[in-house]
Amino acid sequence: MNILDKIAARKREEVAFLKEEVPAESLQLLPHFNRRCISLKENLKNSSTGIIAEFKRRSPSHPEINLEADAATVTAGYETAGASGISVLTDEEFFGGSLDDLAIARETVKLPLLRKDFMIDEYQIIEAKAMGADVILLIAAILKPDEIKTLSKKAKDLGLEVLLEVHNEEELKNAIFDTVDMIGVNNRNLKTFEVDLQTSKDLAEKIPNQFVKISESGISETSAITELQKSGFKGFLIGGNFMKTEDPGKSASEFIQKLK
Ligand SMILES: O=P(O)(O)OC[C@@H](O)[C@@H](O)c1c[nH]c2ccccc12
Repeated sequence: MNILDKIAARKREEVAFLKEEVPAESLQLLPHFNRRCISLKENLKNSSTGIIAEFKRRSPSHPEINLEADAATVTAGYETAGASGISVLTDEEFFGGSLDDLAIARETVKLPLLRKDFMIDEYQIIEAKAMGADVILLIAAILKPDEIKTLSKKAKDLGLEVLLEVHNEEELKNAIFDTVDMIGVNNRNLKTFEVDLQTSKDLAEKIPNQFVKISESGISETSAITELQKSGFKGFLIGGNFMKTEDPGKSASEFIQKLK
C-alpha cells in the first residue's frame, strides 16, 4: 500500500471513532461554527505575491522539519510577513499537527486559514468550520468524483471555500465541479514524494480559468514563482522552505519582500 492510501485508511478509522466521541451536533454549537469566513480566493486574486504559508512540523517525506514549532508564533510571523493566507496541517499521526494548532492560528491571525488534512467525510468539514477554518482541501487522489462533489457542496453550504488538489490530468478531468473555488497542482507526488515544478507548468493550461490556480510544494526560490506566474498561477503554497528555518515568519517576510 502506498503512503497516501495508508493515510486515507487511517483517517477513515480515526473519523469513525471521533464521530462517536464528539457528535457533529455538538461541534455545531461551537462559536466559530457561525463565523463568517474570509475569502482566500479574493486575497489571491488581489495579491501580486499570493503566498500561502504553511504551518507544518513534519511530514512522511521530511520527518523533522521543525518539531518544536509553536503555532501562535509562526502564524503571527506569517501574517506580519504579508502572506495571503495560512495553511495549517491538522493531521497528527503523519504530520504532527492538530486541530488545536488550527484553533490557535484562528485566535492569532485575521488571514484566511486552510485546514490542511485528508478529508474523506463531511464530519471533518463540520470540524474545520467549528475550529475557525475558511478553506478546506480536497485531494483528488484519495476521493472518487462523486465524493468530491458531495464534500465540496457540503463545504460551500457551510460558507467555506474549497481548494481541490490534483497531481495529473486524469485527476483534474474527473474533479471539475462548480462547487470548487481553487485548483492546486501538487508538485509532489504524494505516492512517491518526488517533486517537480514542471507538473504545475504542464497542467496549468488544462485548468479552466474560472478557478484560481495554485502551485503547491517544493517551492524555495522566488524565481520559480515568477515562472509559475507566467503559466497563470496566482497562489503558491510554501511549507518546508519557511518551516525548516529558526524563524519561519522572518524567512517568509524576506521571501515576500524579494518577490515584490
Ligand atoms: O513543504 P512544501 O514542499 O513547501 O509543501 C507545502 C504543501 O504544498 C504540502 O505540505 C502539501 C501539499 N498537499 C498536501 C496534502 C497533504 C499534506 C501536505 C500537503
